[in-house]
Amino acid sequence: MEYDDGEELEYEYASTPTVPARTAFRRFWPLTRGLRRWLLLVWLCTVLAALAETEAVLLFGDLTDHALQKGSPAAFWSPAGKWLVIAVVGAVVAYAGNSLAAWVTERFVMRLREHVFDHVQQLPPHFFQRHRQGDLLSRLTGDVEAIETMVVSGLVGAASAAFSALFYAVAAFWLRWDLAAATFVLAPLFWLAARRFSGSIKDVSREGRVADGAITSVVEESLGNIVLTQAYDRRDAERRRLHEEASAWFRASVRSTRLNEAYEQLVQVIETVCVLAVIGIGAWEISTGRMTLGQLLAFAAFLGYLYPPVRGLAQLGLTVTAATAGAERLIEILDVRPSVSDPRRATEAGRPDGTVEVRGVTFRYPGAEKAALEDLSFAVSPGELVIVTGPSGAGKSTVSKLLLRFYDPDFGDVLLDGVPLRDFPLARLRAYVTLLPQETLVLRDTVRANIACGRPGASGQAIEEAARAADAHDFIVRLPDGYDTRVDPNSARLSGGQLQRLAIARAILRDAPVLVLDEPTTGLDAMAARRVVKPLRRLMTGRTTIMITHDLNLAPDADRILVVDRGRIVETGRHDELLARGGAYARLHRSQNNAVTDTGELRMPLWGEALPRPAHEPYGTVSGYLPDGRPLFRGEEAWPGG
Ligand SMILES: Nc1ncnc2c1ncn2[C@@H]1O[C@H](COP(=O)(O)OP(=O)(O)OP(=O)(O)O)[C@@H](O)[C@H]1O
Repeated sequence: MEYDDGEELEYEYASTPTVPARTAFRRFWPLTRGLRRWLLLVWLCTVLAALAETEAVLLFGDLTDHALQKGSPAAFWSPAGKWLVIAVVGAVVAYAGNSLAAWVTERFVMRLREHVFDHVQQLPPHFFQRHRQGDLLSRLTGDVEAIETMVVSGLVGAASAAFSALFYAVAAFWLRWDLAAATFVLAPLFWLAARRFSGSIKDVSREGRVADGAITSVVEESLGNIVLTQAYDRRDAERRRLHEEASAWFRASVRSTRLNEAYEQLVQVIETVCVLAVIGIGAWEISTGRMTLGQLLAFAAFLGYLYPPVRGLAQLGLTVTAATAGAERLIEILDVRPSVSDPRRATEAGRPDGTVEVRGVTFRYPGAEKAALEDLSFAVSPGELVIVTGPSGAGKSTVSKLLLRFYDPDFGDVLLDGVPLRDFPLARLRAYVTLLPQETLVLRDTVRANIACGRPGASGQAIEEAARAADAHDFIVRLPDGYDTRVDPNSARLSGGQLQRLAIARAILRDAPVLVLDEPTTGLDAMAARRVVKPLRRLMTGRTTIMITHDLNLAPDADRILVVDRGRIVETGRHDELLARGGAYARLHRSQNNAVTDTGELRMPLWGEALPRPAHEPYGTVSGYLPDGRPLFRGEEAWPGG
């Protein structure tokens, strides 16, 4: 089952599609390319080790009959010497085989993990909004390893076990066909036992894998929210959440162990029945003189070698079935397709001047009911600054996602220098359009590396120049190790404003013709916001800039302002024109100024006595609320045109 665009993916995983082991195996087998000859070598080592063991068993029978039973020390040396040589050769071969098996296995795991990781990195933003990070982590770790059991160890194990079983079976028949026949009559019991347990083991493994993902998610979310947890004393609630998921995991683990143990013990009983049958028949044969004790002991020893591979084959079926639960979870992720891909025939156009045109764009998020943008059109020329503003949920950030081609529009086009974005190779497009996102993204690395990621390979001088232009150089050199100071996303070392200036330095170094700024001053206090204005201006100079913002302090500088509401442009013009028009923009501007200057608003009841507004009251019946439910300030009307 393939997902077109993740529409059917839900937050919970109860719906993970079931996949037969064979399909799962076929799906991941191509990843063993280049490793297969090594797999063959591993298998050969196992075969050689089995041959060595067989020879050792035969020598043991020889020793019993000639050296032990006849009490002849002279008959000891020759078989003992051979046995020792065979033991040493067998040990060397087994060591080489097992080491090689580990190498092949780990290479496969590494390759698979990189493959899934690479795929996940191309998935669209809504995928990450809808999936719990912890669960993704668990899929990339535990589930990846589970598949190794299925594809590599499973395959080599099955091939080796099948060979050993066949080999020892032939040897047993050759030694004593009647005893061997008696044993093999009972062999299907192993298979029946495995069949009986396989379904339950797959179910319980699936429950275990899901619970594992849920636990990682709870821990990850809880640690990410530690301030909320501590400030609101939510420890008990968080503990309960963890307890719930951990209980599911606990139940699955205990059930899994019980099932495996029950299977093991059943197999032991079957084995005992087989051994007793052999001893019974053997005793009778020895009494009639048709068999020596040495032969019987050698035969019993063969059984000791024969059972593990037979049992292993059955057990392997169970292991592979359990691993399929992990495979299903990876296949589910691998089937989600990226929302955009490289064009078949890329445009030959070189570095663009930066003319951006959004032409009649309509876009709906996969799975969403309403369009986030409807018939949106605007154009920005090189060197121009266009501000996109509007109320929360209007579609502003969606504009930025389309400009960077995280998504393609459903209708209409976004063009760069007249070429549709979908005709640019993604890597080139992202080099031409730089995003300065709302949350400042920091790599766990040095300050230098954090700036250099704007242009990998940039010289130290270029990095420093970018930092100076971003007004970041001064605070960087004051850090304990200057440019070599290590920072990380949770680092308390840098303030919000400093992080933002670091991001500006990165964007300056990237030197793209088009710049998309998503709320560049949101989250900064007035002082910090003022400090980033100058570096921002330097960054914007000579580039096409589209700034998405609620903060209208920069609006007087803009060449054009687009006021967006419910996915449509409702007003457009320069700051003064729009203010003079007294429409949506003027109201937004006024409400912002009301909000930032202390009018005593915070200390006043919001709306006479009528607080709070009942949640079910539809918008429109009380004129004092915005469409998103926020109360209006005194004397303000709902906007736009409200
Ligand atoms: N991943 C998503 N799936 C479905 N709908 C989405 C998704 N992301 C956003 N939306 C919806 O699309 C609309 C526009 O969202 P967008 O984030 O562009 O608004 P915005 O103007 O940037 O809001 P804000 O100022 O609060 O950031 C909203 O109605 C929102 O609920």
